[in-house]
Amino acid sequence: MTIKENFELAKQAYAKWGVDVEEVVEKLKNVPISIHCWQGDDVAGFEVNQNELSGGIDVTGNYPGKATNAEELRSDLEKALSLIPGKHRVNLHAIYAETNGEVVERDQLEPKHFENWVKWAKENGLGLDYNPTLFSHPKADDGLTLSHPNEEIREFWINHCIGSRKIGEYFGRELGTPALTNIWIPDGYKDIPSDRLTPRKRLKESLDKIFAVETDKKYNLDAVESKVFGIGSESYVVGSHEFYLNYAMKNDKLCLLDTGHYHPTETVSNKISSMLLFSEKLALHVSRPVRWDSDHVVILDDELKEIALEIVRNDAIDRVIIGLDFFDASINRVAAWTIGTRNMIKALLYAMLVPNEYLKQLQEEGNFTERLALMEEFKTYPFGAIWDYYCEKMGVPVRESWLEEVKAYEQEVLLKR
Ligand SMILES: C[C@H](O)[C@H](O)[C@@H](O)C(=O)CO
Ligand SMILES: [Mn+2]
Repeated sequence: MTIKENFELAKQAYAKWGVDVEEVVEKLKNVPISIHCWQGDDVAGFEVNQNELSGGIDVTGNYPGKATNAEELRSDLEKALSLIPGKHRVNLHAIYAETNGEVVERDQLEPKHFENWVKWAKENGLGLDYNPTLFSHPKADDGLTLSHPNEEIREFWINHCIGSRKIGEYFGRELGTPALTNIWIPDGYKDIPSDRLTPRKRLKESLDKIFAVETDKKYNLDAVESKVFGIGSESYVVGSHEFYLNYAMKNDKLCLLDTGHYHPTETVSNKISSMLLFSEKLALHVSRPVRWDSDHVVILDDELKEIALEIVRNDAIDRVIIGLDFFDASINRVAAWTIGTRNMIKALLYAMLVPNEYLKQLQEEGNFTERLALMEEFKTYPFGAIWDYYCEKMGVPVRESWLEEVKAYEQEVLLKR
């Protein structure tokens, strides 16, 4: 049977439940995923003065072929994008600026240092998102930035964040799609603090200064990302979930929920509906924590499907900005992007193929037997046939055939670095 024949049969199975598969496929095409550039070089960046990765995050593995400059990184991203169905976005960090060999401090970065990225994004029909980098820097060596007791250090990072929002605004203006500029800081303490309030007070004041500078919402959207702990900040993180939830609500900013930034049994899927009742938009970093915020490549597990279901069944595709955040240096990095991003899209397709309205109705009626029975049966509906058809229609490799292309790219490009 051909992919099309398989698709036609599967289409009938879903049609019985009122799911219009053709409509689903059209809808899926328009859901952008923000692909994080930092999987391609193990979060190293290309600053002239290289600093070791810090901030309580870690990348393990030494698979050959990582990108060593922005051109290589763009070429690797292009390869991955050619294997992923749909039109997407690329998420940059400040450490990916191109300064022509000149040392430019982070608080001095300007749009001109990202001109190559913008040109490339235009050529490839991509949107860009952005993050100030408040780690891997001598001024963040003690694990404190925007909440630092030293005013000079705080000012440095405040200016970096203000400049970053202008870079985000530049991306949005140039590319005709608003950039999400997301602030994540590592600030926290290894051991039990004697004062939890003062650092949070300082973080609040720093954020107020950062956001006092206006940017145009048409081009730049501001987000703040919380965390429960990091390496070296096991006992206390200044920018906790409660801190940013309240800050964002009060100041009309987006909360960014990273799926690796909560207690192990706490799920982001269960937070989405609550957030959507109170905010117009919400942002995600979809990652995969394994025992800690390990940033493993995203797989098609139950939580990923549940996140997608929450977005789809709550009609929030335009309200949830989906970004990825993982970095695995133990496998081919182009494959890592391809696997993780294809899985995110697969999860959305899976969620769109569920008769969500009918299942909601069953719950309202108290018919929990049928709700459970159908939810389980839909797990083995011929979803793979629709996915294969979608890949073929979008002109990307079907099933695992993309792996051959990655292997060839590894031989021809990555291993020659
Ligand atoms: C590179 C980091 O992962 C990223 O900036 C941040 O989003 C994070 O999740 C830190 O744990
Ligand atoms: Mn994150």
